[in-house]
Amino acid sequence: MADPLIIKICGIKTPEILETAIDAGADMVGFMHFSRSPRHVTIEEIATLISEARGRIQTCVVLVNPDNSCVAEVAALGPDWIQLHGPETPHRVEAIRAEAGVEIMKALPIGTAEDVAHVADFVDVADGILLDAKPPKGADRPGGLGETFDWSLLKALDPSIPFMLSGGLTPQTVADAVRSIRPYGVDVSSGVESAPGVKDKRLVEAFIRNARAAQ
Ligand SMILES: O=C(O)c1ccccc1NCC(=O)[C@H](O)[C@H](O)COP(=O)(O)O
Repeated sequence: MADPLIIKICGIKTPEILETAIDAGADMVGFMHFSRSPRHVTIEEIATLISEARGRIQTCVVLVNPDNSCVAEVAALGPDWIQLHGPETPHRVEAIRAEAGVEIMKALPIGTAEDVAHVADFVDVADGILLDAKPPKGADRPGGLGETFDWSLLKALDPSIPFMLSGGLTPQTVADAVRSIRPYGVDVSSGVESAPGVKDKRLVEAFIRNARAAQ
């Protein structure tokens, strides 16, 4: 039997939505630490959320091009994962993995065939790969924009590279994504919100239910 699909709900800000994600059967939650994000949470808030989640669901702190002191501060909170969602090079990802001592998810923007070819550069330096839509020019942040990318570009991806699929997924589209793209996991933020940064309990539950049913 195939491994169970990993379902990640990203941009969680409150203990209430954390409980919703756990109760509905998510596998991983993401906490954004990036001041320009509508989902930004402080180090103190992340510490509280991680301690409530520990042993119940995997936790992932999302950072954008962090410096070493930020990596050390976040790693000290004991998340299962740190997600790097900026322009970090393979060399920098490798250095952060060594410094943090936690698993590293590297998010990569996909907009062209060249972007797909670039994915292989990160396979040996990260513990997981998350493919997201490339942000439009002028966007004020590199993720969480509710943008989908052209999934047909992934036909050129080396099939031996496992990845999580992200970018504009919703409760309505996740089943088709799971069946047609066959990622090992799916990640969502905007698609389960009623407004930027405001998660909707029913949408979170529907996303998890529909993703599971599609397996
Ligand atoms: O969510 C954000 O605001 C964000 C800001 C800066 C970097 C990354 C960010 N989100 C990271 C994620 O993993 C999102 O879940 C992913 O980009 C998909 O978002 P969406 O298209 O809104 O589902």
